[in-house]
Amino acid sequence: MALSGVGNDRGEMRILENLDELRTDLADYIAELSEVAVKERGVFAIALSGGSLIGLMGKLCEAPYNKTVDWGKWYIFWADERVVAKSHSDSNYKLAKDGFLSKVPIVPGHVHSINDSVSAEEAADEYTFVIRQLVKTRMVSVSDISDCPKFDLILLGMGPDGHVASLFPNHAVLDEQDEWVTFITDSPKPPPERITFTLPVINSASNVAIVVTGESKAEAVHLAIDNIGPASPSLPARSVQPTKGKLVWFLDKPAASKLDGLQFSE
Ligand SMILES: O=C1O[C@H](COP(=O)(O)O)[C@@H](O)[C@H](O)[C@H]1O
Repeated sequence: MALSGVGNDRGEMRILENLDELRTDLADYIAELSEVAVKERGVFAIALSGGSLIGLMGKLCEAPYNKTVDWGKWYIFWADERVVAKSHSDSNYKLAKDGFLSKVPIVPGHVHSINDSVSAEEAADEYTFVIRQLVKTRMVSVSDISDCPKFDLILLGMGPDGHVASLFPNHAVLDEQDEWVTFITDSPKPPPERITFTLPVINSASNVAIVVTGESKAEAVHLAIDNIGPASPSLPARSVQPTKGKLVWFLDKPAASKLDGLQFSE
């Protein structure tokens, strides 16, 4: 059974009893947003992350979703990517391809991954260019309050240090306000070279979901969500605050175990 609530201005909290329930709730949520976007805009522009997220999206490859979702209308992007070959085990593209994209009928031409044969800086610039072209044709919507793309959904994981996408604590990349996609060459978590959506792009999305499981992330969840007074401004997950969009947290009970009391409704 799920517990859900809106405890403060940190978005909607969905705390699931176990991983199976989390997988089902996440699949329902993504399928519903896809249906709404396809009805309203004719397409669904979704940005994935790497890590544990892809496994948690697994139910989308099963019935009923594999038949009911309008996969032909999906446009796929990555909120962050490691700058390694697409065949490398560290590649977020490979993870998604093996665990998700190869199992559903997504149009190959709608999958927009980075160029893996150039430097991190060039890969970020080229990825920005790709997104710009798709904003021009409105495959990706545009924010009415910034010049940023407005993705229908950005899916994020979170590390035990509170990082989201490849936005790490105390890193200058958190201050980037001008670029849509930027790069780092000193990631504290290997591999060091990565590209990442910036906070302005993440916070311009129509919907952002942060999916977190496991006790090792409970402290970061607490710091990212609870009203803890002068919170560390450098906890990246806390800076995810969609300006006009909706933020939803998907948590299992161990990840939620250090949250201050919320007003839950069942
Ligand atoms: O390095 C990364 O880590 C985060 C979190 O991964 P997780 O396995 O702890 O869920 C992930 O969201 C990001 O895309 C990835 O590049």
